[in-house]
Amino acid sequence: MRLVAGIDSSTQSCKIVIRDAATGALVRSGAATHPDGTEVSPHAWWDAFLQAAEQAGGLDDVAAAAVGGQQHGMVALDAEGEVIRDALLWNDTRSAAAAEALIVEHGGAEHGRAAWAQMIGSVPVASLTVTKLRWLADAEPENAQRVAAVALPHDWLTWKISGSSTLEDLVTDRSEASGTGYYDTAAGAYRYDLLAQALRISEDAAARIILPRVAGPNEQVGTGDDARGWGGMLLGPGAGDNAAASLGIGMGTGDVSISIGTSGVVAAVSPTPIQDSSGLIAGFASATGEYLPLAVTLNGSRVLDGAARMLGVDHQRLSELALAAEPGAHGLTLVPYLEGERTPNLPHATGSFVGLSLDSMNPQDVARAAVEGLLCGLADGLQALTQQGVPVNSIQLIGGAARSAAVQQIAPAIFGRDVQIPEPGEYVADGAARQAAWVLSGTEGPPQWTSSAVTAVTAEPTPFVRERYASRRHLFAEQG
Ligand SMILES: Nc1ncnc2c1ncn2[C@@H]1O[C@H](COP(=O)(O)OP(=O)(O)O)[C@@H](O)[C@H]1O
Ligand SMILES: O=C(CO)[C@@H](O)[C@H](O)COP(=O)(O)O
Repeated sequence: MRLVAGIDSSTQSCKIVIRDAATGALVRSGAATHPDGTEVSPHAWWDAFLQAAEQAGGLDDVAAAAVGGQQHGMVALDAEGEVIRDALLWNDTRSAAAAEALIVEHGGAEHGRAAWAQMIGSVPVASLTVTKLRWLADAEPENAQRVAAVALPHDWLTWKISGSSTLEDLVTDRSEASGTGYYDTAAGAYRYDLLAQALRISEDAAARIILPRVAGPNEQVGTGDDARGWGGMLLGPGAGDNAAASLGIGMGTGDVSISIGTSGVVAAVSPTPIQDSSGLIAGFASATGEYLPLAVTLNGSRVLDGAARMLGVDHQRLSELALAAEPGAHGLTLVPYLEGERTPNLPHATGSFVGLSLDSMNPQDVARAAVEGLLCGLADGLQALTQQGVPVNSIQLIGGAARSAAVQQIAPAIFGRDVQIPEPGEYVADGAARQAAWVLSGTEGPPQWTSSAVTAVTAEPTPFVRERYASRRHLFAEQG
């Protein structure tokens, strides 16, 4: 049996699955947590990776591996390959003003949005790497001047696993490059002019900055570090976590995934590029040569983490409380912008409870409002996706908070359509493992592994909950 490893270096943790390359059967797994915060040392990801690999029984007998990772995080490297400063993660909103400035510099707010959508497939928001580089240039010019290469979390981890310290060996894939903000997703080429704009340097100087080479979807990009005993392990290009998840659950055209991890992500596979100048849909690429338009909220699973903490209960009890309440929570709405928000783009917003009354001021309705508020935000993302003409034939619910029975049962009521629940699993790591098996096989398409069992959940639609949410989602205070 030949083994492949899939690694998910996500916001909150590193997870590793080791699977049989031929059948996809799970053989071993491991996990380790990442530090909290939106600014994290990449070395912490490396430590968590080593810990997770050890827990998974090591990688010595693994024939191929690939890494899926949280998207967009800025890993700035100096000429020696050292990390210049802690990485700013996708959910760090300090570059919100930089995002606005980058847009306005292309002919004003409205024209600028259309220009960016046309140039790269997305409108910059604080999550995108390009805005973090502008922030670096303005806030830490001495660090900006030392930048010799820019990687993303998964690119950097793949490079570390290879044992290389040569910047030219950095490799990425289309799905990750498409989330940087300096990659033309439709044309498949870096835009050094946009990198120059972000860093306020000349195009010649920008062209000297090393960006990871964009490898093909099943290209072998290197081998593991020989010094660690991983020399016989082929490395795949890896992918952004959402693209890896789409490969993990085997999405095709018409399939939509709604992932509720730290971020809430509504994603679909599209054969053609999407360029949404409203900015609600990011026009990223998939891990298989297609496109992966998606809507991303900053407030996913942590809405429920926070609600459980507030009520002094665990997730099981939070779910029971939410399911014990009536739909609509006696008029209570949670506007869930707890960490600011990205879709809609409200980086300085805070959350709010709207409609509190003596009828609703109880744990059941608070729990219900938390689940409904989270899902209404995602339903808005789903609507934005369909407005771009993306077909929606089926919806699969994945990510940590998809384990919640309340989320599973209330989601079809809020979305107004059935949802499919695959068995709980690590679908980002699975997608990375499937890519590794694809690299190993050298076949044209990824291996056909047996899909996990899927449960369909149906519910009576509750459109009044979404309508009330829509009439209240502007009712929040700004931070500070
Ligand atoms: N049963 C559950 N109900 C609600 N939330 C859950 C449950 N199990 C895990 N979570 C939440 O899911 C999140 C982790 O999910 P994950 O998809 O691994 O996130 P990420 O990929 O962003 O690191 C955590 O916030 C965790 O509290
Ligand atoms: O920013 C995005 C996608 O654009 C996020 O989806 C990140 O990729 C983080 O993902 P999770 O850690 O929440 O899975």
